[in-house]
Amino acid sequence: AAVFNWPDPRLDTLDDQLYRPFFSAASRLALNCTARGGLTDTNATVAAQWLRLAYHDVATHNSTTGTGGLDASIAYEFNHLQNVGVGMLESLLDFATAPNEYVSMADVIAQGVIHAVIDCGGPIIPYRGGRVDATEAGPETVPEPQQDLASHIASFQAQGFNQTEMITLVACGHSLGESSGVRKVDFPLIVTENASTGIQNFASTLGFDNTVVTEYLDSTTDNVLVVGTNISTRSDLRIFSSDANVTMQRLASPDTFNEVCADLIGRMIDTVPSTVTLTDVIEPFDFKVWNTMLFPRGGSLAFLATLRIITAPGLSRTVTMFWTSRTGTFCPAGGCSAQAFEVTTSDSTLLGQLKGIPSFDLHSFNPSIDLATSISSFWFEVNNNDGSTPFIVDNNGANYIIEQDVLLFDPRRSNFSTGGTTMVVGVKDSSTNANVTALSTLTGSTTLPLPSRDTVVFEVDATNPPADGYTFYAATLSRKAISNSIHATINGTAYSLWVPFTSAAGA
Ligand code: HEM
Repeated sequence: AAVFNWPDPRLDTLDDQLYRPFFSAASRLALNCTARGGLTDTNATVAAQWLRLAYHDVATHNSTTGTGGLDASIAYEFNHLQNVGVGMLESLLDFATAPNEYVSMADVIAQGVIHAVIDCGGPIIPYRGGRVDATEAGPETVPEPQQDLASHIASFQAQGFNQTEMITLVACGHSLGESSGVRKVDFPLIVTENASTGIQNFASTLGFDNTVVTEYLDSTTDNVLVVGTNISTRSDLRIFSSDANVTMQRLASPDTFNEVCADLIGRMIDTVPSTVTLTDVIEPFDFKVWNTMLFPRGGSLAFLATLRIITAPGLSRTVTMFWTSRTGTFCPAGGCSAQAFEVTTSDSTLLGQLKGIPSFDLHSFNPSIDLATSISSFWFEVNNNDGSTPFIVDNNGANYIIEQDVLLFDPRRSNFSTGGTTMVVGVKDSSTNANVTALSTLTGSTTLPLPSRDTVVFEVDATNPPADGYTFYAATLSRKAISNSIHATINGTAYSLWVPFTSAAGA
């Protein structure tokens, strides 16, 4: 498993989104290769829409100039004729609440692709994060069915794929078979016959497999981009046959097909502007500290933290948290300690399950910490209760460091009850003058579903008088934010605090 050095907001979020269904619509909405439903698009699958969205976003890449790629520029390109169809906007709306300050919409589109493929029975594609969203449309470089072979070869070359890779990528893209295809409403010049479902499927089987290849090779295909009556739009035929079927014959082996599709679709979603550096592949973390909160609570500091451990069937672990004080020697040499007040089990996504993770155990803590001596770092001891020696989980030897207790988010004084909106922070030392702001990431609109940012200024909170050595500042957000980071200058020193969640177990 991958190593997680806490804190790391980007990896923290990406891991939640990849492996815990609660945090990601992309991991849930296409499960079982489900159909979109609705009036206009009865037979189409969510997975197919997500895969097409991603390719059309990537197709703006120019490998010579290093511009474009998977950068969510598609959100500004709905008016390009190449992007006809409701599936584009529907897909981005699926993802609208997922991006935050550290995770881009482009990263979420890439997640959609890897989930779409496994949700329809296809191979696992490695996932990296770190994409950056564009702020404007890219060029109109998505290949179109009526273009000739030379244009297609040139387009894919510009996107970073040679001719063999073009054949393969198109076959992989059009492999969702009966779960995908060409819509009469959007392409009346291609789908000229009556299509009872409104869509002419690429192949006869539901799900991600190589039937699109085998039906092409044995001439039983109904793929309208191969056998459609409109000869000029038989782009799949021109592409598939462009090397005398050598590549298609190779793809007739299901294992080869899965292997090369995983590789090429992986390369497709990792096609990014040359200024972007992607993370390593993100595998599920063995141990993850999650959703920590420190705030004044009735004469002490409450410290909330959860240690997430991959469930091991048959093991019933006990976990102890230890911490050291920030000042003084309040804690014994071995550290202060607390037992988990609650252990819950949380689902793993299909991706996690395919990687052998049945679920996650969440060991949650909420000790009261002495106000005067506070807390500077913490770690855990895990006892498997199976006769083996208990072991330490300490952020790979570095301990989990709490950098400061001067600027704290207060989940109890904040009020998010009505989907809203009052955020309260505590600032230590009442004699200070503090400038406190929050940078909020807000969900985009129903026509441009890219996240937007808003800065709000905090004022001294009249409804929460100073307590426990903290002065409280409040701000009202215009609407519920996806996540906030709070920034403050207190007596000339800058502090920052990332607040991914507005509450935690044990608050
Ligand atoms: C020369 C290149 C390509 C051409 C001309 C082309 C053309 C088309 C057309 C006309 C449709 C019908 C869209 C609709 O009716 O909604 C379609 C669907 C689709 N394409 Fe392509 N395509 C190409 C390459 C690719 C690639 C490289 C991928 C992904 C790797 C891809 C993935 C898809 C998917 C998943 C659908 C089904 C969408 C759905 O059913 O909602 N295509 N393609």
